Amino acid sequence: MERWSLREFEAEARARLDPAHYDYFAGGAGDEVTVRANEAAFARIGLLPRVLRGAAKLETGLTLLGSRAAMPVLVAPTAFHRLADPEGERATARAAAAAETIMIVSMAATVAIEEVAAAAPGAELWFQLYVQPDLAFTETVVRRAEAAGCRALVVTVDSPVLGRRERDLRNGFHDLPEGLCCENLRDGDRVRPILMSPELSWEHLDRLREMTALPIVVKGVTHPGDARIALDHDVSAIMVSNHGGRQLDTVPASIDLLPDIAAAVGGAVPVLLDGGIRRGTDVLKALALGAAAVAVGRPVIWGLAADGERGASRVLGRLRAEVEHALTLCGCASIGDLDPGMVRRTC
Ligand SMILES: Cc1cc2nc3c(=O)[nH]c(=O)nc-3n(C[C@H](O)[C@H](O)[C@H](O)COP(=O)(O)O)c2cc1C
Ligand SMILES: CCCCC(=O)C(=O)O
Repeated sequence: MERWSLREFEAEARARLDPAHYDYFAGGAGDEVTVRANEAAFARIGLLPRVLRGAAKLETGLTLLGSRAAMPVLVAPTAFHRLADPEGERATARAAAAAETIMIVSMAATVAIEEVAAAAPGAELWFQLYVQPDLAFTETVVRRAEAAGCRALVVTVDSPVLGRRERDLRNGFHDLPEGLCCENLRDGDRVRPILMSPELSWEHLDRLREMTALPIVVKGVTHPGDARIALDHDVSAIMVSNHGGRQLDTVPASIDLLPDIAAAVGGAVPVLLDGGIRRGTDVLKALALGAAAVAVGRPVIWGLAADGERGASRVLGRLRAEVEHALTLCGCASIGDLDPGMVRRTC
């Protein structure tokens, strides 16, 4: 089947997935105000192309924390890929490798990080971590990620408790089906639950900093004050994210939070963004407003559910083609040519 846009992948995924699993992937917290806002906000920002710039040779690649990506679009960490495809995160990692971009593997992956790495030898992998109150166990997970070759830790800080997702409550979706589990949480002959803890503080980040030499990215920053504090804790990048609207509902769209955070960070470290990216033009808007790169969550899952590794590859390939096309139409030879003067709020 021909698919022209990311939205068509979602329609196909929806038709294929168990409805409760579709709802888990698509849904968010509360009234899903933030889920909708993330996408809608991009439509309210216009792009102002520059003309006659002689930008014939296009460069979309970049290096982030020592990892090379051929495009400024990363794979955001999302849980439970084996609900979408039997190969799960192995397939996603191969798709990311084919797209020459970075995959942030979720701590809640249904394939162990070692197996993900082995399945996609060329992939640039980063590891997403929910710091567990048991720091000794956290350290064993960090060591596994390091040994598997992950090049950065992405620490999710927006989840002192899980968001209240009413679709999941309605569907009675609480646990993975028989045979699937969070493979990165294995501890001897048991699998630990992922604990979200309101006790976590910047001190835990400092402990983590002492534990590993890997660059640390804090994911889930929405307040400029927290971005400034993060800089005092030796983070290597800041990811503006409202968790795709799955944690606190009514947090503003991530693209609307970006300018203030970029200003607070002042170029000290790269600022990344996720939430609502569905088009190449969305990527350009985020980069123009100060993001070094963006990440996509649900679109990759839709590709995976629609057509496994090939579907996830096509989603990433489509985005790359859209980024290149939009850059050309904007008169840019590289992503570095984008600046805040090229976007305009339209309403
Ligand atoms: C099904 C699903 C599972 C997710 N699992 C995780 C996770 O395990 N860890 C994490 O930090 N973020 C997780 N997220 C949030 C994503 O990393 C990302 O912030 C969000 O999906 C971006 O929005 P988008 O889906 O509109 O691209 C998840 C998101 C979805 C949709
Ligand atoms: C315990 C796994 C949580 C995954 C997650 O972050 C999400 O569903 O948004």
